[in-house]
Amino acid sequence: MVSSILLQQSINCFICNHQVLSLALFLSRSCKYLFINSNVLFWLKSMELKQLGRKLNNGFGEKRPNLMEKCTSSRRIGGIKARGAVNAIETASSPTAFPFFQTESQQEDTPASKLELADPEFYKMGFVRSMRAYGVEFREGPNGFGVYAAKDIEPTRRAKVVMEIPLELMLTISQKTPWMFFPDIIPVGHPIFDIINSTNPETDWDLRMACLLLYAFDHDKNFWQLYSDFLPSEEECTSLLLATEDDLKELHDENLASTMRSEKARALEFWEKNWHSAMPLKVKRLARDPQRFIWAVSMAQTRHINFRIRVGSLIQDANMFAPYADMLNHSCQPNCFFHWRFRDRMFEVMTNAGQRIKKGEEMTVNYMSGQRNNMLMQRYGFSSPSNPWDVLPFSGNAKIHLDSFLSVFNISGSHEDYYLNAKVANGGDSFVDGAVLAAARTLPTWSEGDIPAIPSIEIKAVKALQEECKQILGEYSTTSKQDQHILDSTPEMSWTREAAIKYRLHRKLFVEKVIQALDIYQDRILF
Ligand SMILES: C[S@@+](CC[C@H](N)C(=O)[O-])C[C@H]1O[C@@H](n2cnc3c(N)ncnc32)[C@H](O)[C@@H]1O
Repeated sequence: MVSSILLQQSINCFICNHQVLSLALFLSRSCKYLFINSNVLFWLKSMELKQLGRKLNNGFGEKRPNLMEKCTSSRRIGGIKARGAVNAIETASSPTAFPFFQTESQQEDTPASKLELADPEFYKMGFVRSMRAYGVEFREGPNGFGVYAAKDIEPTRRAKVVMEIPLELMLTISQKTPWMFFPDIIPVGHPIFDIINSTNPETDWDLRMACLLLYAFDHDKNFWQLYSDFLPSEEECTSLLLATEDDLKELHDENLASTMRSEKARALEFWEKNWHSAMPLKVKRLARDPQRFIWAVSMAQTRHINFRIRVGSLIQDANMFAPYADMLNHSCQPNCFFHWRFRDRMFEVMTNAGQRIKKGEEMTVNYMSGQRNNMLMQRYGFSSPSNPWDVLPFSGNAKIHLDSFLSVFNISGSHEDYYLNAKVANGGDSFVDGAVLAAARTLPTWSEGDIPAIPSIEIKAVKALQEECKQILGEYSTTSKQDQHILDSTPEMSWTREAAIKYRLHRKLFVEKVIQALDIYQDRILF
């Protein structure tokens, strides 16, 4: 419960719907810290609580120009969207269970303290509805919003809760029929239910989630009417559903481009089928144009979480939007994970047990374990140059000795969970990153009991594999340097265009890293 709190000028008291939350929020106009149970909840730097003078959406699901504009400009803060630092992956980050990695989301070098804090309104609207965040803060970084440690988090034996989001704030639909909604906001007989009901249970989760989201924006006093101000707008979302044909060409990956074209056509077809002129206004106003619907589908694709929850005696596999938790960016070496707390129906974000997180470090979760960049791009519109699951299509007969390669780079673990053995590597090897782990998985290798590698044969194999890598690079019409130059010299590029160019750049950086790793391998097996 709330303990002692500082009171200077203003007192705000909020009584929350059925949670009957009686919370005295005492705020000084200049207060910097808000203490609850001695935990620093939020650092509201120079916080000034503004009146809730915002004009709420008229319920028609349209963008609210003022707030959206504010959000647009604040999501893109001058200078922060650094484009030149995608190579900075070798920069050591603070010690974690994976000391050699910087999170993909933190590849760009801006320290968290330089990133703009989210508007106080963002905290307040959740806080009064029982959302809690402990020792973390939301900032606008190079990849949009992200969550950052507001203080050092010491390693503990048990996972630690850093966010609690009550079920009432989430939007969820069961993954299978009969469709169940938690909270149950869609009234029986509403035509949006029939539209949801017409979807294919196996494949159309994103269309259902888009309908639910649009409905929530239109639903009187729904929290998502407020939260929508902090969602990326059409221009800010990296989803390739929102990419132009020219953006798709920049991927230099025809398979991915054509997948995205059909995904977009599928969403369009759904909108045309259900948003025709004979539909009642209460449906039409949810997405007056196809672009609005495609934006909602892209929100579903980039922000939804697949999760098993338990409500009463019901165990439900659900597709859900979890506000605040959806601001966590992705990393293949995440420091956080999600958990459902049945007792009081809370969705929790927890830090890994034993994980040290330094103040300012980004908090991340793993969106998709074991997936290549093309899958991350397809769903989320971003890629990583050090994705440990990327794959190269080697087709020749050359193979290198697996154990020798692993030991040269001090890689331990089984194929599925390779990691840099920092103890053996004497504190760390800044060359070894996710791309080297991917190389260990994707390079053709041989292994026969205790038979050791013969250096001269290995070197021949290394040369052949490097040759194949160079052929892969040669198939691109641009080099990595040229891609980097394009990114650096076009600061006003759209987010989708930037994501597309980064995707092909990341592919090349990966291939180049494999070539370098093979160079190092051949040097080290000789000596
Ligand atoms: C669930 S949202 C995370 C919050 C988001 N950054 C925002 O501003 O609202 C997922 C989106 O964040 C961005 N993102 C997440 N992780 C990323 C990463 N590792 N690198 C680049 N972009 C990332 C992508 O645009 C992705 O579609």
